[in-house]
Amino acid sequence: MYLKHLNILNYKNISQAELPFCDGINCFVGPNGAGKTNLLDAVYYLSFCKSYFNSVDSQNICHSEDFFVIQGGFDRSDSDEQIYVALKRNQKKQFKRNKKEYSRLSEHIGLLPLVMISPSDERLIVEGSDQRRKYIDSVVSQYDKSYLEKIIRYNRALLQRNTLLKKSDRLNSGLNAQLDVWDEQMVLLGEKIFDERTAFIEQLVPVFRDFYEHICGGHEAVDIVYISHFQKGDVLEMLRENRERDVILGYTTKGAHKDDLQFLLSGKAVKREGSQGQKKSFLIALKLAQYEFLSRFNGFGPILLLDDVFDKLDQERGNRLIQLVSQDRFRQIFITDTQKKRLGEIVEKTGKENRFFEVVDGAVKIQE
Ligand SMILES: Nc1ncnc2c1ncn2[C@@H]1O[C@H](COP(=O)(O)OP(=O)(O)OP(=O)(O)O)[C@@H](O)[C@H]1O
Repeated sequence: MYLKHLNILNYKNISQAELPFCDGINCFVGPNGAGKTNLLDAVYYLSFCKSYFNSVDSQNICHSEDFFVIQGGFDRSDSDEQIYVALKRNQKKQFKRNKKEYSRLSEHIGLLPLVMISPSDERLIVEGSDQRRKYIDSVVSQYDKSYLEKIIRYNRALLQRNTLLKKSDRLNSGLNAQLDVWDEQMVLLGEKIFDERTAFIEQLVPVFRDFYEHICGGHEAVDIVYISHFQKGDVLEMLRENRERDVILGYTTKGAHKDDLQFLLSGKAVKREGSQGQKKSFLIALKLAQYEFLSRFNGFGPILLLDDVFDKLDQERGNRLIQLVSQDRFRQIFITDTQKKRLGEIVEKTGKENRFFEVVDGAVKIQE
């Protein structure tokens, strides 16, 4: 699959752009703050119906304007897909596939698989477990629509349980009876979520290790370990045993909403022990494994967006990364960089079709 052209009006600092892309490596080069990442984000928007960086939709409209429009023409398994999104201030966003508006945006998720690698992914390492759960959930729901439904239902049950806990000052038989209902719901759905997360991580980790080894040159042992209360025994029992404590705290301390991933480098937490370059390599390997996973599932390669990937990687790692993504299993790639010369030399080595776009103050010019 590949994006043939992209038209933008008023998306962040890009006031107007009409960009024809090649079915190879497309490069956005220019100084800091020029709008290179915003261009990647516009591509991301067409796949996920939202920005990768800013979940407040209205903040993605160019400050001086009242609306934005992004349009993209894709070649997907040899059929044409025209995707259109428009947002006016204080109005509902319009999202259309081949001129037909979606009734639910979730119907679109997964149609145009895409993987973004960005410096902001560091939050997966440094921030709380909710970031890592969100990450798993966003990947799994791209290939399994029923998974998203289970997450929504689980979160609803959790919210009801927490509301009960907050309202109550002590455990009594009335409260116990009400909690029974939500505990059962949470365990029923939580077990299914746990099984799907386990299956996903089991398939992802060996591919992730291979990619990391390739990027780092083979000397560092990395691992990703899935941690869940469901591995530690009967969660229904745990929920019951912890009710007194949950009432005091006002929230639910056991269940799938506490799942986490441990990121390890030579058996130690990457967050504490990893250098900046090692953290970056770790995240790149993770995202490439995700790419491979989605690629196997769909039978074609997703679009790959590489934002500022060469920053903080030594030259060796940068070269090995580009060698990797120039293999045939990767198809269309978008790369941003501040250094046109550096990127030119790197891309040249791949022997792949490429196109350069110069970005200055939100204006984009194709390089002949
Ligand atoms: N809604 C908006 N309206 C106008 N400008 C915006 C809006 N949102 C963000 N910007 C501007 O977009 C610019 C950032 O663009 P972007 O992140 O794409 O830069 P970049 O070229 O990737 O820079 P770097 O090389 O530093 O990563 C900032 O100057 C920011 O002020």
